[in-house]
Amino acid sequence: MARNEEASAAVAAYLRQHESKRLLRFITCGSVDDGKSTLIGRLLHDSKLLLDDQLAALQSDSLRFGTQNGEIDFALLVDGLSAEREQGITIDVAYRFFGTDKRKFIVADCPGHEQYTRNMATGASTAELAVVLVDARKGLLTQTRRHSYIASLLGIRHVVLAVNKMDLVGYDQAVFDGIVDGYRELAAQLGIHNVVPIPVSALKGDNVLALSPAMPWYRGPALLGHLEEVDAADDARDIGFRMPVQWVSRPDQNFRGFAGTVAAGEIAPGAGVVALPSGRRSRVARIVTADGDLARAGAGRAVTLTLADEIDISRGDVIAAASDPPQVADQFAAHVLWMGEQPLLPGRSYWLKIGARTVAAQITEIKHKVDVNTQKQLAAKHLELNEVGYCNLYLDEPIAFEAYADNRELGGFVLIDRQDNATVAAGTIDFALRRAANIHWQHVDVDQAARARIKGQQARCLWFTGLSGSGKSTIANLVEKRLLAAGHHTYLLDGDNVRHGLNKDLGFTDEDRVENIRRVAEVAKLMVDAGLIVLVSFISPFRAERRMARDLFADGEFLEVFVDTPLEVAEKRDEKGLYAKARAGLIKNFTGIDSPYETPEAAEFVLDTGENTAEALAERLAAAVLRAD
Ligand SMILES: Nc1ncnc2c1ncn2[C@@H]1O[C@H](COP(=O)(O)OS(=O)(=O)O)[C@@H](OP(=O)(O)O)[C@H]1O
Ligand SMILES: Nc1ncnc2c1ncn2[C@@H]1O[C@H](COP(=O)(O)OP(=O)(O)O)[C@@H](O)[C@H]1O
Repeated sequence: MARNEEASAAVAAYLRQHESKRLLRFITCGSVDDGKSTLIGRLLHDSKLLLDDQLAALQSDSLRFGTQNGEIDFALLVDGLSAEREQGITIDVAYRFFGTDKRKFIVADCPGHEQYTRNMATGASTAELAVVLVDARKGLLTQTRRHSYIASLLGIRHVVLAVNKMDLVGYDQAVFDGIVDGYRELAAQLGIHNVVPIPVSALKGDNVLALSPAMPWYRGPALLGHLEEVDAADDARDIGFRMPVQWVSRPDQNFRGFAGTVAAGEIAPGAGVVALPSGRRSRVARIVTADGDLARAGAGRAVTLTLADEIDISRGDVIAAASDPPQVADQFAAHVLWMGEQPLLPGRSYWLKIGARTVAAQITEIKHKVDVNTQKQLAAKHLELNEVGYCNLYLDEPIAFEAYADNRELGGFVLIDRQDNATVAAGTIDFALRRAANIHWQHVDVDQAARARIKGQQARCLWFTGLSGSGKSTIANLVEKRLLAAGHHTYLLDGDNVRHGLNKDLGFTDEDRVENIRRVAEVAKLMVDAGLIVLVSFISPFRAERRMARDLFADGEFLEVFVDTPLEVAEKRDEKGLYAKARAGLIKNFTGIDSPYETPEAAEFVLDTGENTAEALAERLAAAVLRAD
């Protein structure tokens, strides 16, 4: 068994042994130079709960890599990977487990550098307390601000300000007091109300495990004592019972249970509950667990509920106290921390996962971004990796939620890229935007089928995509003529033309192209609803937006036509002289030159313009559309 697996098996056994003790999850923030790794190493070592094999490995590693002349180098305990050791920086979140007679701990050691903001956010999202390390010689730094801001953004309400390296400032109380005053001001701005400052020397062990005689002026607790005693239980607003449904358990005809982990409040058989977003009500019949039925269950407990009535509940719904249910909405103001390598583009569709629910979502507007170092608000059109934005979010379906400040499970979400399923953001809901509540879909009696029938056709969207000069307009124009000649009602939406009117405010940045395609897709949808055969001819270079357009239509209604012309050929044609200008640097963000074109992977039609004339291709396409009627 690899060393890591052995260690995690031992940790699991250890945690089981200490099951009855209260758990504190905390993070440490600060940089390697602040002595962060040394501090955690000392906590782990001095509390004598370091696993033996880890200690043996540590001694041999200290001789090889250590920076402490062969003494045990505690920093090596937490810097897990050899690549990190060679770089001398911690690059990932390392979780450590340790315990004392009074309490057990999980500590996430988060990297300090700005490019690791996303890693820190990952660690912070489950922690109740942050130990913020400050070097007594350097005082508060930009990174202290950044770490404290991210900690507060992710709902950490308790901070230990560990002023380290007190030995190097002669254990001077004035230095400590100065740093504490500065930090209290920062904490107040960030809304962190529980700050406990402790002067320490991680290297010497002063005030880490026991109070040090070197600082008789300090009257507070030692670090470990404080961590053992602090009551960091979520002191958020008390809310009623909530449980996101992870799955519906249906082993046979007679049993139907809803399994999940209680996110807030308490539940008992007989209690009135409501399923959201549907709003159906019932009562809890049983609380089933592997160890038998329970008389009540509270937050953190995994259970299966059975209800008195047969109501329709699916995975992702929330079962909540009927007397105090959460709100349901589809638009929010939220903070978003971007973790994707590609920037966040407003208007692009992502998956949003919250509780057990996954829905399609778009950021409709970035109100501002927040400089993580200064908390200044800056204007932004997109968000880059590790940036935080305050955004409006729109979901395709309503969800039950809580403000993140009230409940992390039902107020925290991640955004997932729809192409490659990578997690690209972590977010926290602030509040619901209520605009949607007053706008209802208006029912009309004449529908698309009726409108199309009277025209003797099936309404459709033919979506042409390809490079500039690939032949989209030429072929779409010929297809429209053929369809018209066959008595069909059509409309051609061409990028060049729409950009003169509806979209004249948009240029060619990635975010403007996303918005360009969003608008034209919505227009095409209305026209298809009007019963027309709509031809759309836009470069539409991104897969995500073509996918978004496709998703607006019913099955079979959207036909993607890839006008497949290699860049060299389109560039040689250069009817409008744009490629020459782009090559000369006179036009920026030109598709194929310095802006990407993502080739379709599953277009219904691929037109090879090298092998065929425009007429032949148009003829074939029109025939295929007419045949399908
Ligand atoms: N930077 C840059 N990149 C690409 N194209 C440019 C650019 N600047 C101007 N043009 C002209 O605009 C037409 C493309 O507009 P679209 O609306 O189809 O573009 S997009 O779908 O938003 O990518 C495109 O028309 P077509 O040649 O018909 O494709 C160009 O004539
Ligand atoms: N097989 C072909 N299919 C389409 N266009 C072709 C073909 N061969 C040459 N062309 C020429 O290429 C140019 C394509 O321009 P256009 O239709 O405006 O492209 P886009 O709308 O994609 O920018 C036209 O001048 C057209 O005559």
